[in-house]
Amino acid sequence: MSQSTAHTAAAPQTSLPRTAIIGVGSMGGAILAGLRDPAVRIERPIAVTTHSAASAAAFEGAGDLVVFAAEATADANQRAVQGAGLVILGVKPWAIIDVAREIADALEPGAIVVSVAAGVPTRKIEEVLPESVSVVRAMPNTPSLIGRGVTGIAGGVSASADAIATVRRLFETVGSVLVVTEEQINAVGAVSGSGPAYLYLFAEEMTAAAIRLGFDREQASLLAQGTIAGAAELMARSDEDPTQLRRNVTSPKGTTEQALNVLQAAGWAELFDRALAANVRRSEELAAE
Ligand SMILES: NC(=O)C1=CN([C@@H]2O[C@H](COP(=O)(O)OP(=O)(O)OC[C@H]3O[C@@H](n4cnc5c(N)ncnc54)[C@H](OP(=O)(O)O)[C@@H]3O)[C@@H](O)[C@H]2O)C=CC1
Ligand SMILES: O=C(O)[C@@H]1CCC=N1
Repeated sequence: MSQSTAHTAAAPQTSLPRTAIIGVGSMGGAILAGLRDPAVRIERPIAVTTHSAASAAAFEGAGDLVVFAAEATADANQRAVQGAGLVILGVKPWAIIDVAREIADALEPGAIVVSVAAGVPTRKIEEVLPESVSVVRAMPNTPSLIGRGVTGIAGGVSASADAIATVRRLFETVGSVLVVTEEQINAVGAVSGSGPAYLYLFAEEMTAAAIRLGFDREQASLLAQGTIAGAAELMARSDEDPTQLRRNVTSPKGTTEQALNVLQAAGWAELFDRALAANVRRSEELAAE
């Protein structure tokens, strides 16, 4: 993923503490890219770890980072969390508990540990960490990369109000934040965590349909993807809601109306209900694994 950092979120007033990110793939990397924006007030360097030396090499020469690869440095994750007030766990859900166990003794007393893993409850993470540590679950999304993320956060029983406020500030540096209960966080994942993928699927299908109408790939990409990006930006900037914005395009007895009739006949409400329910179900399975 590109490390572009076109940052649009408001910078927080208070500096964020020394931060470590364990796992900087798609999601951890997107948070990192947002945090690296020079406008973000955070204690630097940020410590990051990867599994492979090859992934770590992508950050070679970055003066604002300290980078360790777990396959090259056995205590990479322990070293990264030393001195960190904030630790973000960005590994896959099935690796979270092992990684939490691995860093437990190296964490600073009172550190805040944020898991972005789908499904895994705070209770399971708290069980393997020292009592002084606050555990917070976050469900961000990849537009954090450009400061346009949407993140839901929920504190575990260990999390103080101050810890939740700090995590809120962390994610506000890369977009918008909604504080929810932990019961709601799987639903946040189903809507906004996975949401970018739904839109990209829409873009893929619309591009493919444009090609089938006779445009070449370049022309189809311009027409379909340019339209989606423009329409999304218009929605972000407009005072009108999506229903009104749709009406603005749909002339009575016009062409859009015909296409929308076909799309609506496919039963989008039921389709979205089923898709989001399947998403939540998978989070529940991950919690039980
Ligand atoms: N992708 C998304 O849009 C979202 C993902 N999430 C959550 O984020 C988490 C990560 O997902 P995603 O970013 O997609 O996954 P990726 O596979 O892209 O990233 C995982 C990262 O973890 C690193 N890693 C693996 N094992 C270790 C280890 N033992 N020590 C240190 N680093 C390690 C990997 O290194 P290497 O590259 O060397 O393998 C990689 O940098 C998941 O729990 C997911 O549920 C949440 C919201 C949205
Ligand atoms: O697909 C996943 O499991 C992760 C969680 C939300 C987005 N990606």
